[in-house]
Amino acid sequence: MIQRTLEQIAVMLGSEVSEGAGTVQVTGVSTDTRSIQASSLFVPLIGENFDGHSYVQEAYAKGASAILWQDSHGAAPIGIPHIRVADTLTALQQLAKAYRKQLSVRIIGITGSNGKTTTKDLVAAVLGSTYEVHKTKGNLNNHIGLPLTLLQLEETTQFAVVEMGMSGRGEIELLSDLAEPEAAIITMIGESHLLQLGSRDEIARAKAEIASGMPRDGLLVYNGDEPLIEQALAERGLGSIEEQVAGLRRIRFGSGAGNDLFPTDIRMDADGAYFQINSPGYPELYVPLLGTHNVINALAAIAIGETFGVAPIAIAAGLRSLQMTSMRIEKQTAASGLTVLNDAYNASPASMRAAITLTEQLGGFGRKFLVLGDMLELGENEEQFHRGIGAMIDAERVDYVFTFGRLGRFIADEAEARFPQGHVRAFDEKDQLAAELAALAEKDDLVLVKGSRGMRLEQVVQALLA
Ligand SMILES: CC(=O)N[C@H]1[C@@H](OP(=O)(O)OP(=O)(O)OC[C@H]2O[C@@H](n3ccc(=O)[nH]c3=O)[C@H](O)[C@@H]2O)O[C@H](CO)[C@@H](O)[C@@H]1O[C@H](C)C(=O)N[C@@H](C)C(=O)N[C@H](CCC(=O)N[C@@H](CCC[C@@H](N)C(=O)O)C(=O)O)C(=O)O
Ligand SMILES: Nc1ncnc2c1ncn2[C@@H]1O[C@H](COP(=O)(O)OP(=O)(O)OP(=O)(O)O)[C@@H](O)[C@H]1O
Ligand SMILES: C[C@@H](N)C(=O)N[C@H](C)C(=O)O
Repeated sequence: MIQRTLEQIAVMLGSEVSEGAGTVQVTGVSTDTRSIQASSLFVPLIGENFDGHSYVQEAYAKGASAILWQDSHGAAPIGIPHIRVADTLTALQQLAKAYRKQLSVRIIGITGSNGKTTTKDLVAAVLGSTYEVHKTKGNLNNHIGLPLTLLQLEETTQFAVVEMGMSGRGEIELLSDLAEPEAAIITMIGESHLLQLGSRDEIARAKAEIASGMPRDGLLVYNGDEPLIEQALAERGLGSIEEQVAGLRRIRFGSGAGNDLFPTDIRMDADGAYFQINSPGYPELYVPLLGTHNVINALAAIAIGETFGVAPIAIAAGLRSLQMTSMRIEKQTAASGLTVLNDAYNASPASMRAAITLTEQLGGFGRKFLVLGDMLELGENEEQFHRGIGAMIDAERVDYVFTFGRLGRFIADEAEARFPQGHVRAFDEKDQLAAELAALAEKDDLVLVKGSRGMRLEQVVQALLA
C-alpha cells in the first residue's frame, strides 16, 4: 500500500501541508473509522448517511497519521496534520491515479454485467502462478472502491487485476482513466442496472468505455458471443474485427467456435468443470467452479495468461488453485448433510438463468429446491423478466420453488401451474421461508439460494446451515 510523507502526498494532490507536518509518514489510506488502519491517511467522504468530516477526531484517535480536509468545511481541526482540498472524493481519485503512475505495475481492468468478480479471481489465480499480483478485494469496484484498490498496491506489485463496476454511463470511463489498464476484459452483456441504462445496447456502450484509459497498443479481451460489444467498440471508433483498424489488439472468447478462444469437451463434476480449449499445448483443464458460464469466464483468464507469458502448465495450475470470492455459486453443506448453493451476492436475469440451469443439471442429489429473490434495478420490464425466470424452470428437474419479495411473486405465479400443489410458494418474510424450507429439506437434497444484493438472502443460507 501507499507509503509516502505528507509533503509528497501534498505534491501529488497539488496542495499544501499544514504547518510543520511535511515529514509525517503515511501508510495506507482509509475512508472509514470503523476499519481504519494505524498510520493511514483518513479521507473523510460525504455520503448518503454520514459526513466523514465528523469522524476525523475519531480517526486520529484511532491512529491515523493525517487527514484530508475539504475547503467547504471551514477551518480544519487544530493539532491534526492535514492537507486541504476542494473535494475529498476527487482528491482520493487524484491521489490514486498519481500513485498508480509512480508504480511499474501492469493493470488488467475487468468489467461486464456479470462475472467481473469471478473473472477477477480467475485472472489473479492464473497470473499469480508466475507474478506478484494484487486483486480487487471483495467487490470494491466503483468510483471509491477502485481508487482504494489502487492505493493498496505495493511498490513491488507486478500485476493488478481491478474490477470496474457501473450503473450509469461515464462511470467506467472515469475508472479506466484512473487505472489506465494495458489490458481489459469485458465478460458479457446482461441486464444488470437496466433501470439506469435503459437498454442492453446502452449497457454495452457503458462497458466499452473501458477502452478510454487504455494505450493505443492495449489488449481488449471480450466475449465474442455478444455482438453488442463489438458494435459498441465500433461506435467508439475502434472499428470491428473485420475492419482490423489500427488500435487495440483483441482476443475474443466464448462458447462459439468463431472465437479466438473457445472450450470443447466440457464435463462437470460435483465441484467444478473439466474442459479442453482450441489453443495448443494445454492438458485437460479444471476450474473449481460450477456452471458452463464459469468455463467461459476461465477463457478470459487464459487469454490474459497467454498474453503475459504464463506457461500453459502454469495457467492450468492457476485455474485449479482458484480462491473464489464468497456467495458466487458457493457450495456449502449443513450439519444435516443438506447441500446449499449460495449464489446470494446478487442476481440479474442472465445470472439467475445460469444458476437455475446449473442446479437442474447437477446430479447426485435427492430433491432440488430453488429459493429465488427479487432481481432489482431492471426497469419497466421487471415483471416480464421475473415471469421469464418462472417460465424457464424445468418442473421435471426441480421439486420446489420458494420465492421471496414483491417481484419474486411473478416467478412463482408463472411457475405454479407446472408444479404439484404446494410446491411453489411466494413468501414476504425470510424467516418464514427459511423455517418452512428447513422443515422440508432433507440431507440428500440441494437448495439454490439467489437474489439481488438488496434481498440479503444470505440470511436464508445462514438459517439452513445453522
Ligand atoms: C462512501 C462509502 O464508502 N460508504 C460506505 C459506508 O456507508 P455508510 O452509509 O456507513 O456511510 P456514508 O457513505 O453515509 O458515510 C460517508 C463516509 O463516512 C464514513 N464513516 C461513516 C460512519 C462512521 O462511523 N465512520 C466513518 O468513517 C464512511 O465510511 C464514508 O466514507 O459504509 C458502508 C458499510 O460498510 C459501505 O457499504 C459504503 O460503501 C459505499 C456503498 C461504496 O460505494 N463503497 C465502495 C468502497 C464500493 O466499492 N462498494 C462496493 C459496492 C460497489 C457497487 O455496488 N458496485 C456496483 C456498480 C457500481 C455502481 C456505482 N454507480 C455505485 O454507485 O456504486 C456493482 O454492481 O458492482 C462493495 O462494498 O461491495
Ligand atoms: N458469464 C456469466 N454469465 C452469467 N452469469 C454469470 C457469469 N459469470 C458469473 N455469473 C453469475 O453472476 C453473479 C455475480 O457474479 P460476479 O460477482 O462474478 O459478477 P460481478 O459482475 O462481479 O457482479 P457485480 O456487478 O455485483 O460486481 C453470480 O451469480 C455468478 O454465478
Ligand atoms: C450491489 C450491486 N453490486 C448489485 O449487484 N446490484 C444489483 C441490483 C443486484 O444486487 O443484483
